[in-house]
Amino acid sequence: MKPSGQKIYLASKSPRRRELLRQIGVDFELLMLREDSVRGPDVSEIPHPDEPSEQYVERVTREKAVCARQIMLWRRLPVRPVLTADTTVTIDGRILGKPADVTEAVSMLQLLSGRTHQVLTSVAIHHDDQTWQTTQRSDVTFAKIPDRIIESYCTLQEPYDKAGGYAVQGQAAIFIQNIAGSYSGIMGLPLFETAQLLQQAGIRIL
Ligand SMILES: Cc1cn([C@H]2C[C@H](O)[C@@H](COP(=O)(O)OP(=O)(O)OP(=O)(O)O)O2)c(=O)[nH]c1=O
Repeated sequence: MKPSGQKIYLASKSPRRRELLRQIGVDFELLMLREDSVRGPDVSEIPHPDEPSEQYVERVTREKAVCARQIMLWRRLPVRPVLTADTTVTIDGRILGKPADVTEAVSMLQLLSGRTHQVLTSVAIHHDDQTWQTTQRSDVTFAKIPDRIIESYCTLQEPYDKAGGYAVQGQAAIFIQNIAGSYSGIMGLPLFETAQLLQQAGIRIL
């Protein structure tokens, strides 16, 4: 049976996804994946060798959904549709995750400087053994950024929990010359595509 107009779980620790989902008026509750990793599976965000970026982001999103569903069952929570997402930055066939330290953040931004890269965000809704999934792609063009500015940006907190080592919604906005795609998608949850997915799953927003 398709759900309609009801509360869903957002299985994400990302504050941006929370804000974005709230923006479109979705009634949701948080379901944390990693707190339960002692009892249950965790999702390893490591690409398989030669795994294409789109396949990678879709696989991780589905794995987050499976993990969330198990947690919902273990904790005997009310059964509800679960929304998961994953964002990845890709350039020259390389997948850029979250930088582990300053050196990695600096080299990621040097790679992005003066060029166009892709940001992929996959979103899945899982309910009643069915999964609805969509992947949104944006092309983001960075101006050429002097090393001094990159180094200064990397002293901020901003780059470290973000794929590709930057935040479009933060000070990195000064690097971005052009976006073709979805601003909310780059932030972690493409709202137009998410609304369509919710509709497909029978969940009303308005
Ligand atoms: C490129 C870019 C990414 N990001 C963020 C979105 C995602 O939160 C993060 C990519 O990491 P993800 O693994 O997609 O998400 P997460 O670990 O933050 O949360 P969870 O897996 O629990 O859902 O990078 C921005 O906020 N702004 C940007 O401009």
